[in-house]
Amino acid sequence: MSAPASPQDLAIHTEDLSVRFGGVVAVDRVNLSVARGELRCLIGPNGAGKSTLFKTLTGQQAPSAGRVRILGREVNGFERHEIARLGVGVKTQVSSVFDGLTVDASLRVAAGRHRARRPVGAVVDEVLEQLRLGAVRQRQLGALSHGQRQWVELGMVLATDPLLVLLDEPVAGMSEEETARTAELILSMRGAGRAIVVVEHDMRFVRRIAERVTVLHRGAVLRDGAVDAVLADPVVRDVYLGREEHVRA
Ligand SMILES: Nc1ncnc2c1ncn2[C@@H]1O[C@H](COP(=O)(O)OP(=O)(O)OP(=O)(O)O)[C@@H](O)[C@H]1O
Repeated sequence: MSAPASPQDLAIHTEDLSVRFGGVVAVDRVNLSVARGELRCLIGPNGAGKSTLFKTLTGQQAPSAGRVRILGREVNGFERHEIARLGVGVKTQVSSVFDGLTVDASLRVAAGRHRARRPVGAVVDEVLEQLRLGAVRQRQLGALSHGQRQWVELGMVLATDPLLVLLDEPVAGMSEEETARTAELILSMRGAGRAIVVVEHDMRFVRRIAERVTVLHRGAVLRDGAVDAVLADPVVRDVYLGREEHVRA
């Protein structure tokens, strides 16, 4: 067996990470390790702490206690842009203020932050091909369908060539067909040691993309392991009780 990875070799490493809001413990002593190159899904019922944990990774939420290491760097107290600069890509909802920008212009802005400073035009061409969005290249963001807009936002992440990608509910509001396409896209974003972490409610989607999942419950890690074993676990099924259709195959 190979030796366990040191925190230095991991994409994400948290130690006893906690976030409290007054009396509410939203994240409770979470120890999370995600290897470089790994695709990990974070799941859990409503209020489990997924969004709060996610925000501690992106720099939107400071921990109350514990440590967060990203790509080998201790990032406690880092702002979002400082975390982004380490090579972290976070898919955000692009504000409607940018509705007048074309797909091409949006991707150019993102490609200007490419990690290896590759020529912007070449990066944009590659991303458009990977996303199969060539046909809407000159269209304005405001004229895109919901799915297309989400894919452009994924493209803006990809255009920076991140080492770690963080995605919060990437298929929210998508049709079955759009969800399937998004699964393909996310799988195609792997490679070159790039880790991807996805917070998601849609279990069909999780089953499509995940190998390993971490289940949060009441702020703490309930289970962590291979997707099939974890979703078949009676304790995991229990916490989804009443919402079992989400867990069923
Ligand atoms: N800014 C805040 N102030 C006070 N309490 C908060 C805040 N943000 C989250 N919480 C509480 O922390 C707990 C975890 O919430 P969080 O949104 O992280 O869960 P979640 O797993 O993402 O839930 P959902 O799936 O519904 O989005 C909940 O009890 C929530 O009410």
